Amino acid sequence: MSTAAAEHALGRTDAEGIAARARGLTKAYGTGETTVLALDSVDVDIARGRFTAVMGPSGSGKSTLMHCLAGLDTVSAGQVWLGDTEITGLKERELTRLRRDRIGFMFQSFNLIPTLNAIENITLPMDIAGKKPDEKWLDQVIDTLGLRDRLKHRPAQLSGGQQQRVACARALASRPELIFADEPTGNLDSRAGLEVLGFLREAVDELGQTVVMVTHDPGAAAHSDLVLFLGDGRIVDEMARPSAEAVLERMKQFDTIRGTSEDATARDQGVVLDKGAASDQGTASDQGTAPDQD
Ligand SMILES: Nc1ncnc2c1ncn2[C@@H]1O[C@H](COP(=O)(O)OP(=O)(O)OP(=O)(O)O)[C@@H](O)[C@H]1O
Repeated sequence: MSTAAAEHALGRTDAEGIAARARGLTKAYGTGETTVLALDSVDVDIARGRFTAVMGPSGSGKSTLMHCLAGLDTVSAGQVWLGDTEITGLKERELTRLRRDRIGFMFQSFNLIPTLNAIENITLPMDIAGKKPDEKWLDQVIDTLGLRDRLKHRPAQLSGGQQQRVACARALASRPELIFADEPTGNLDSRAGLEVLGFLREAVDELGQTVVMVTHDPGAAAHSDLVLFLGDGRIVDEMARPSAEAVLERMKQFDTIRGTSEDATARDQGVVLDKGAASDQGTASDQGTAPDQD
């Protein structure tokens, strides 16, 4: 299924308002009988200046989608654009430059260099690229993230939340077209996690950045403008202006479907499921969709 935004933009060559786009994006791992279809002909548009969250059950293709959109992984079929640039088909060297110059990354493990202080970590990608930071922009990023009095500290002298703020500043420093954040709050306690989500929100609202965040946490997704739900390598739903409760409810439907299909498979195979265990996991039996009620 394509997203509403994707349908709206289909056929347009003008990428105004679209930070990244995929059409028919397909990614298979392995060959022959062991092939896993991680992404199955995905059409998606990532709106510029918006905060998009990607959710879905484990193995639904969230990381693969992010990696393919960011040019970190090759695609099996389909096309991906960053702005007006089609990245599918670019050579590795061109991809490396494109990622360095136009994309910011934040990961669950902050990936800071322990021997460098905060400001050195923040400007490292630009130093490697031989680029001079835009000082005015950098100042704005540092102040927005509240890092002014931490710039000379090394990662080990910072809390987890402060380290992730440094990672956030590093992602923002070159004013990239798009920031990809993979579970950016996964290693943080809830207070520090909330802080980082607040900063990502500010990066979008006040600095005009575009953020795509993969998360398992409905509370984190609630900070976004739009949640894309992946199921079995396809975008199966989307939710604008999400609340944590609504996202949680939508995620529960995946459990229901999974539980129902597990029940069906078990029934086909003449297996009696342990209903106690199933209801512990919030699957079909406590949703009123156990096989004997079908
Ligand atoms: N390098 C790989 N080789 C083989 N299979 C892979 C590889 N990477 C991912 N997969 C498979 O592709 C599918 C999608 O994986 P992906 O990591 O994108 O899912 P995800 O939604 O990010 O999962 P999670 O929430 O558990 O991180 C899974 O079935 C996974 O096992």
